[in-house]
Amino acid sequence: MTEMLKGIAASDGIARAKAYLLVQPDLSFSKKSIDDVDSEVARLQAAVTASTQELQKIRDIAAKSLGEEEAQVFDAHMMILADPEFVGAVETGIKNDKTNAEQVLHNVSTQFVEMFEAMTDNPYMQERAADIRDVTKRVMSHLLGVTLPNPALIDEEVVIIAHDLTPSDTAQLNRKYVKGFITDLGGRTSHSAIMARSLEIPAIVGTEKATETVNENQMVIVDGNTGDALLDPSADDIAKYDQEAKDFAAQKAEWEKLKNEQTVTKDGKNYVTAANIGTPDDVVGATDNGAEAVGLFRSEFLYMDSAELPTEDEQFEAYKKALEGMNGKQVVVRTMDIGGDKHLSYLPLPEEMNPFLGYRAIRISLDRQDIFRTQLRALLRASNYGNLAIMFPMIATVNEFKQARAVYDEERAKLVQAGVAVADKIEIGMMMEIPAAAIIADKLAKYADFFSIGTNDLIQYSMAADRGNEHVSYLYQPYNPSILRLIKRTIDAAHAEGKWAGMCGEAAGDTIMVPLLLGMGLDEYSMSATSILKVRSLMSKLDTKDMKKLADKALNDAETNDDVIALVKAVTQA
Ligand SMILES: C=C(OP(=O)(O)O)C(=O)O
Ligand SMILES: [Mg+2]
Repeated sequence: MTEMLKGIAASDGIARAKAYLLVQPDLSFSKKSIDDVDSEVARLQAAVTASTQELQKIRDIAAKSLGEEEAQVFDAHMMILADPEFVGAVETGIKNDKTNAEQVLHNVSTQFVEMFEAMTDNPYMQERAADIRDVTKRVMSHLLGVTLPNPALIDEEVVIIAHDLTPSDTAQLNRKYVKGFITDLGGRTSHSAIMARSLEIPAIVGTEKATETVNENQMVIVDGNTGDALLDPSADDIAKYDQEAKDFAAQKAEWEKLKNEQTVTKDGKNYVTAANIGTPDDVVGATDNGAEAVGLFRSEFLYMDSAELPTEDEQFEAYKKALEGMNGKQVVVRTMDIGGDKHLSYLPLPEEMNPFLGYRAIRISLDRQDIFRTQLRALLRASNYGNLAIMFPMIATVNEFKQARAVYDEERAKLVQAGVAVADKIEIGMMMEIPAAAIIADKLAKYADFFSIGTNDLIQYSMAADRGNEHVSYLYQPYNPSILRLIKRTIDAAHAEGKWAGMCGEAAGDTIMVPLLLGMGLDEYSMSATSILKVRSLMSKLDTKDMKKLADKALNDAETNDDVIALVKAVTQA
């Protein structure tokens, strides 16, 4: 019997494959006294050997499919298992306490984790705590005879089913085999959804119960356009969805024709459609999809993909590669936006009740100026290789912007003084993603060279609704007049100072939103690369004068998000 699972459509496309459950098994155990300590030690040793063999296999596959750097984390795990201090302490514990291996392993591991975590002045050693936890989990799974999911070992086509996928989980998935994914948690703008779009993997998030409902190896169809998943589809369903997948491919081929065209409306006005990227490697996808610029380079992924703070030279190479890859087209690099749901294992942040309202983005950069200045120097040095712009994330006040810009000016002056080649003109702008900032956009526009509206955060902060929480996902209302008014205010404020306004939140690639944004005069539209040609095609059919009237109605007459959807549909589908 076919079963249906509903969630939030997170990344376009249709996928059909067997389910792979990326779910942590139950590793609970109870404490037991042991008489035969020798056989208990032997049981531990067998679990350690099995874990090492498994890690070696994962390491080899990860090196081939994901690269040497990603594979190195498994070396660190094998080193712990080879370290007599760790395993030796467990063996001694079993012998002295006459207690089962699970309990002693747990105790020893906790001691090591606490010891490493206490080294607050040494982030490298603190990071070892996470390795100890991971290794302990693996040995425990062998002691208990349960299997841990090993996504790096996937070697056939699958649809991943997970409770949630963090950006680093998502980064480890092999694009060749992972055809789609479905999660319990998340919303359209959670980072797992954004990653799925940049990897062009059809995805559904926020189903609340995918991990409970779907069985390992069950056949699944993921409809990333609607948010519907079908379990054990019938032959008819398969035929229907295969046809939809074909239609989608045909539609994409039609859009492809616009790849080398400019973005022009029906009445001949030019706009910029740009790509959001996470790493310099994404530039290929951006140019393949006809991006006229990179409107958002989320530089924090450089930090997340690294085992420690990336050096100035490493960053310089990454920015240079992105700039050269875009061949003179503008690349807007956003300075590090860590915090919220994006973590760095080597930069422990305080435990916070509300991380999205906490120590994040520019707040960290202004506090940890060592990190910020290194990034700015790398950017300035790279600026000579293309058309660079820089923007600061999460600016709430005029003073934050001024402070960040002053740090930039200082680093720039120092490099120039030292004779380093730096581009003459680098625009310095800011993300507009905090309501307080949007309300004083007229003031900020005096200092910033441009605004890039981050609707993902602007909506979550305006609606007081966590962007990753499926229980409040109904409040993700990009067209609500409240949000539209903040956007309009931002665009008008930029224009009044002769500056440009763009949008790099997910709404910039949304086909209901684009007509409204055109009507409000937005200049630049930056989105997941895979949405660019769809948006360029849509814009070619729209007249800016009609869209202005539409936007005025939405801003002034509409009361709700749904009212606005109806207004847009009445005009664009007429
Ligand atoms: C583009 C944005 O930034 P991020 O999604 O990385 O927070 C946004 O908030 O809209
Ligand atoms: Mg944001």
